[in-house]
Amino acid sequence: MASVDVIAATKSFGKTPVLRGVDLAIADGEFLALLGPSGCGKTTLLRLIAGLERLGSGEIRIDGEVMEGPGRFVDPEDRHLGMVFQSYALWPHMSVRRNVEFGLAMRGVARPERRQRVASALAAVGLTGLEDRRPQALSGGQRQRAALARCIALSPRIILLDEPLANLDAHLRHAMQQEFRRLHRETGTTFVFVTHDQSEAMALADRVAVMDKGQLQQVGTPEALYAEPATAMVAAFVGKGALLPVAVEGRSQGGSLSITLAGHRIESRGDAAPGPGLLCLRPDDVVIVPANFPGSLPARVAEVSYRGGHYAVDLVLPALPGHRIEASMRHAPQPGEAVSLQFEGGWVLAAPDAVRAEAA
Ligand SMILES: Nc1ncnc2c1ncn2[C@@H]1O[C@H](COP(=O)(O)OP(=O)(O)OP(=O)(O)O)[C@@H](O)[C@H]1O
Repeated sequence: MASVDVIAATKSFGKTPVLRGVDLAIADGEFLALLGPSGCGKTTLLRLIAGLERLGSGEIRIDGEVMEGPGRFVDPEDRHLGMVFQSYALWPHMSVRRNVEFGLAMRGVARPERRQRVASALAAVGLTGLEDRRPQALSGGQRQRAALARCIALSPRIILLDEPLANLDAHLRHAMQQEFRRLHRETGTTFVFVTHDQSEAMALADRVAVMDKGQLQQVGTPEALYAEPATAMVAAFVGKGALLPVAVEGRSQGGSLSITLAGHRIESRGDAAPGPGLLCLRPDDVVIVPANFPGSLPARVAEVSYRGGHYAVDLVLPALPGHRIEASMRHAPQPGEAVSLQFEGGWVLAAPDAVRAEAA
């Protein structure tokens, strides 16, 4: 187990900046997901922690000890980290047992201890009995388990996982997510897990670090990211929130924010000064009421899709052309139906500069 500190890290490939000053503190024993769209720099940050890339500037510490910084670089093999990749990277000509044993043999671990550590790593991932199979004779999920067993057999102090479930189908992904949680609980090892799938990050991690264009947008618990997104990017990327332009009037005595949405006054929560703002609405913040219900905002049902137990209802607001809101309902309304909306919750952000300029 170990902590990781990334301090003011920058990295460029040629003239292209890929990390633009990243500060991230990962606690000992934490399960942290690095989440962001393709190309935002997640893998690069993971490879920097592993020592597989060199920093442009900044510092990386593991358990307080500088791994890379001005005048210092600790080789990857001396960092005692484990890595698991999307591609599994198993040796095709070796059995599962040999694949898991190989790293231990390279480290000079004696044969009896090797055998015992291989057996317990394979048992931990549920592969006991498949020791003699070659990787080609395993399913995708079993291959990923073998790669994980190879990693944990080495007892690394941190496990770095780069989209390890990306090649699996939805059902297997879900089962493996539960395996990762269990292994994390049982080993107490620090896990850093890269993914571009927000639902995976939310399901797995203690905290999620959201990246965009080489910068961290927000680091927090899944609940905090969902309920109180710090930026419009986080609001849109995590939980697919609708973002609507509002005017922030001010804070009421009870602490809520008074805002105006398309001329309709509502109370919400948020972190925005008076002026133009953005209201982030999740499906569970939206209540559909009959058309023209007093104190509600007119809307029209655009599309309805069944999601198992409830309907996802896509709504358009005549007063705000170009914007859509999703609500969740137990009974399906008719597409085209006129309804009205009330809001329970939501989160208000200061509008980004571009929206402010438009509103001015
Ligand atoms: N070795 C390299 N040489 C040049 N450019 C690179 C190299 N590795 C990564 N990049 C570029 O750096 C940027 C960040 O890449 P990175 O792999 O870190 O992103 P990512 O967020 O992990 O994306 P993905 O989810 O698609 O894997 C991308 O634009 C990528 O093309």
